[in-house]
Amino acid sequence: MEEKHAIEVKDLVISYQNLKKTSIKKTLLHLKRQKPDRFVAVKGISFYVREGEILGIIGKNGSGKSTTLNALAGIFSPDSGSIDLNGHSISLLSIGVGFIREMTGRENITLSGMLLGFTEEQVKAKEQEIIDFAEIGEFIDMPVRTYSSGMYSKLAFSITAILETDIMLIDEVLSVGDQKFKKKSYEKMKSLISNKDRTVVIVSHSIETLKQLCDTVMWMHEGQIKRIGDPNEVLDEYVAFMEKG
Ligand SMILES: Nc1ncnc2c1ncn2[C@@H]1O[C@H](COP(=O)(O)OP(=O)(O)OP(=O)(O)O)[C@@H](O)[C@H]1O
Repeated sequence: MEEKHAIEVKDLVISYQNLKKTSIKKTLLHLKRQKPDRFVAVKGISFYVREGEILGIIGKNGSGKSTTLNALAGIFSPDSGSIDLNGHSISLLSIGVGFIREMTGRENITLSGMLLGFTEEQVKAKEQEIIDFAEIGEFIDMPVRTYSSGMYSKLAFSITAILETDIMLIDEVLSVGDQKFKKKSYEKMKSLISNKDRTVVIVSHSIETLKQLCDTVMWMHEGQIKRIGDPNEVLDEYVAFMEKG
């Protein structure tokens, strides 16, 4: 029987508009050609993740890890290629994209939950749990523009951690909030990961975290996949490569 894929990525290409300063002459030439300079951050990668699998992504700074994760979350749309989630719900466990600053914390919980694909009733049923986990007290009925960056991050983390989706994407979220919340969010993340049905993609620079948690590790290098496979083998090779400089 064929294994069921939770994520199937084919020939994914993602580029950014190049913000490098250019001369007026170059800019005019670009305008004429109608083709702005673009920097290709992800260069045609293909991989899949099985249901229940924990995939770790490692690679040096700027290798395209976060770009890939954001594309999986639907935050960036690819230039070309495809991402098939096979009907699974997905969320990025991270620190607050998409809050509306003038809206209260409570309103942002509803909005974010609905953007993640939950109904208003489903979000309401979990609202108190999210507020309790976030530990922001009466501020929940204040506009989020009045929050400290720590409060903002704690609320964002709590929404995605409590409204559990089939696939969870984690981008080095381990450093959210103060020391106490950091510990709590790490424990919560571990318990989310330990659910055998959940598919997880985690981006991290920590060899130990990835060795402990992952079934498979993907090493990205300059926008491409250099190796994907057994965590110990891939990570040992990565460490040796990085030590060589
Ligand atoms: N908004 C942006 N505009 C232009 N270029 C960008 C943008 N975001 C990322 N890049 C570029 O795309 C490349 C990949 O970035 P990305 O953040 O995906 O790397 P990463 O592997 O997650 O790095 P790190 O380990 O430092 O978090 C980098 O060269 C980066 O400079």
